[in-house]
Amino acid sequence: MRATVRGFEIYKGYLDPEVQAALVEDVRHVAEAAPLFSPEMPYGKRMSIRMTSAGDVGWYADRSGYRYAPTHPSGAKWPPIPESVLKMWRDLTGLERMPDCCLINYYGEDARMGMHQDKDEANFKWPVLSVSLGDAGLFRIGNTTRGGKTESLWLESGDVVVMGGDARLTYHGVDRIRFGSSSLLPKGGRINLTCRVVHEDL
Ligand SMILES: O=C(O)CCC(=O)C(=O)O
Ligand SMILES: [Fe+2]
Repeated sequence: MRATVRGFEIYKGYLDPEVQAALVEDVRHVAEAAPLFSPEMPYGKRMSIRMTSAGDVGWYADRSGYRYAPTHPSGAKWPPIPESVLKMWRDLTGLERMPDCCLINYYGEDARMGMHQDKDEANFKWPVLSVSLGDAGLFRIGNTTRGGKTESLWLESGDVVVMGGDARLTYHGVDRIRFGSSSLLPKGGRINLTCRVVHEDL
């Protein structure tokens, strides 16, 4: 079922439980090769989420700013984006261009993500695809400029969101996690995957 909220396409319950479990296994393998870490923000505070990436580049932050980095902080290359994730990208976006990065965010009990735009990519014509696994997260959607009225909805395990078109630069964030609301992850918490085309189209 697809709903559109402020230009974001929300596919509630897109992934059935078996596919969700297989994706968690794929994420586990990525995190074995490229362990989760909490980036330090440019103003010095650490993010409350833990993250890693798959793909040619991974999203990274430190005191000097936000960027896509060619290697994990360990110096190792990021693992490839799992085929299961690429299939979802193909099915939902219909694009031939594959994403360069699949950012993996892990939200523990007290993790949140402030309102932001995803704008470290070269060309905003490409959508960002977001997949939620595990505990529900309260997702807030704002406007294309900071501030103003917002709308919130719970993203649950198996929900997929396509952030593209006129909504590609819409502010969004995650206010809180309903910890323990899903049994997908044995230790609880929420995983969110976002697929991004980072580099300019050749
Ligand atoms: O966790 C989410 O649902 C959103 C994640 C997000 O906005 C991001 O990683 O840029
Ligand atoms: Fe985002």
